[in-house]
Amino acid sequence: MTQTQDATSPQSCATAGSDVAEAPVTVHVTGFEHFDRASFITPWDAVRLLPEIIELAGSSATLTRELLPAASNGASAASRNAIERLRPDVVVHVGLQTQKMAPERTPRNDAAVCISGDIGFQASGEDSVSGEMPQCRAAWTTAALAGRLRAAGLPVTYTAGAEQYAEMATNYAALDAVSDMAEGSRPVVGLVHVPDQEIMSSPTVAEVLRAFIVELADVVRRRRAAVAGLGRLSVPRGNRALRVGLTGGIGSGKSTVAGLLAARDAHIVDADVIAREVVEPGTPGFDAIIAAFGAELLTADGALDRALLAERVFNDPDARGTLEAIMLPQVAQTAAQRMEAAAPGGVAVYDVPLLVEEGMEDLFDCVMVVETPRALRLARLQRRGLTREDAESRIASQAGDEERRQVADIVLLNNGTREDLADGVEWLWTNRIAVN
Ligand SMILES: CC(C)(COP(=O)(O)OP(=O)(O)OC[C@H]1O[C@@H](n2cnc3c(N)ncnc32)[C@H](O)[C@@H]1O)[C@@H](O)C(=O)NCCC(=O)NCCS
Ligand SMILES: Nc1ncnc2c1ncn2[C@@H]1O[C@H](COP(=O)(O)OP(=O)(O)OP(=O)(O)O)[C@@H](O)[C@H]1O
Repeated sequence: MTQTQDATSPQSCATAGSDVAEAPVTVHVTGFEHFDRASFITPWDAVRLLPEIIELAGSSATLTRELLPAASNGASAASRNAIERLRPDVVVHVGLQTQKMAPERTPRNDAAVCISGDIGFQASGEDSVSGEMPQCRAAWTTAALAGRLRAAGLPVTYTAGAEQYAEMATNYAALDAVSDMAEGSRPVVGLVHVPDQEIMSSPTVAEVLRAFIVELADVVRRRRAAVAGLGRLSVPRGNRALRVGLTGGIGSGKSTVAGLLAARDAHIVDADVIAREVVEPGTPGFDAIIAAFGAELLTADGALDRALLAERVFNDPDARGTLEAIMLPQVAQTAAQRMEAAAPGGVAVYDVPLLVEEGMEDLFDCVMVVETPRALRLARLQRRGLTREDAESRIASQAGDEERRQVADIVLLNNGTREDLADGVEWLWTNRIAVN
C-alpha cells in the first residue's frame, strides 16, 4: 500500500520552528575598488547603496560590506580573512563584468549571476589568476537564481560564468576558505558580475543585488530548517509560487505523481523533457554531444541515437560526466525559467531525477521523494522495454534511497496500486501542499 510520510513533525516543533525560521541571516558583501580606469566603479557604488538590513519573509538579513583591492592577491586575502573573521551565512562578491566569460560551474555551494550589459573591458596583468579552474559541474543554483531574478523583472542574464581575473581569484579564495570549514557551517557563496554604470545605473544594480541576497538568504533558511529537522516547508516564502522538487530513482513513479499534481493545477516542469529538447538536431547541445562522442551516435535520419548513448554513458562514469557537463547547465537554465513562470500563490513542481546528485535540495520550499522497492522498479523498467542489465546500470548510476531520504521533506512510498498512489498524493496535497 502507499504511505505518505513527513520527514519531520512540524506540529511537535512549532516553537523551535518559528525560532529557526525567524533567525536573521548574516550576509557579507564585497565590491572592488577602481581598476586601472577610474570610471569602472559600479560594483562598490551599488554595494554602498544596499540597506544594512534586508527584509525577508518573516525574517531579515543583516549586511556587512567591504571594499576589496583590485589586485588579485590582496582581494583573495581580504576575502578569506573576512570569511574566517565574520563567519557569515552568505558571502556575495560583486565584480565588474568583462567581455570574456567562461564557465563558472563549481560543485560547491556557490551561485553566480551576471547583470546584462557588455562593456568590453578586460582586466590584465596582476588581475589574472593562474592555476586550474575548480572542478566543473552543472550550475543549477546559478541558473535557478538568475531565472528567479528575471521572473521578478530584473535585468539579469544567466551566464556560464567569468574569466579568470581578480574577481575570480576572490571567489575561488572564498570557495577555498569555505571548503576548509566543516560541512554545515559553510557560508553560501555568490558571485555577481555587474556592468559599468554607463550601461546600468547603480540603484538598478543594487536592486538586483538585493533580490539575489534574498534568494541566497532563503537557501540558508531552508538549509537550517532541514538540518533542524523541521522541514523546508516551515520557512515562510512570501508572495511567490511554492517551489517543489520532486525526485526519486528511475522508475519510482515521479512522472505519475507529477501527473496527479498537474490534475490539481500544479505547474509541472519535467527535466527529462527538457533534456530531450536541448539535444534536438541543430541545437548547440546536439553539436556538443556529437563533437564529444563522435558521429557514430547519429541515427540514419540524423537524430541522436539515444539507446547507443545510454549504453555508453550508463556503463562508463567518465562518459556520463562528459554528457552531464554538456547537458545539465542547459537543462537547468530552461527549467529555472519555466519554474518561475508559475503564478504567485501557485505550486511549481520540478520533476527531476538528479536532485540529490546535483545538490539542488535547498533551492526548493519542499523536496518530495517518491520511493519504490527496487524489485518493483526493475519490473516496471523491464515492462518499458529496458533489459534487466540496462535497468540495473541506470539504478547504479543514481543516488540510493537512503541518500534521497536524507534530503526529503516528504517521502511518498509507491509500493501499492495506482489508486493507492493517487490517494497518497491527494492526502499530501490537502495536508501539506495546499495549506502552505
Ligand atoms: C542517456 C540518454 C540519452 C538516454 O535517453 P533515454 O531516452 O533512454 O532516457 P531518458 O532521457 O528518458 O531518461 C530516463 C531516466 O534515465 C535516468 N537518467 C537519465 N540521465 C541520467 C544520468 N545522467 N544519471 C543517472 N540517471 C539518468 C533518469 O532516471 C531518467 O528519468 C538520456 O537519459 C540523457 O540525455 N541523459 C543525460 C541528461 C541527464 O542527465 N538527464 C537527467 C535529467 S536532467
Ligand atoms: N503504483 C503503481 N502501480 C503500477 N504501475 C505504476 C505505479 N506507479 C507507477 N507505475 C508505472 O511505472 C512506470 C514508471 O513510472 P513513472 O514513469 O511515473 O516513473 P518515473 O520515476 O517518472 O520514471 P523515470 O525515472 O524513468 O522518468 C510507468 O509505466 C508507470 O505507469
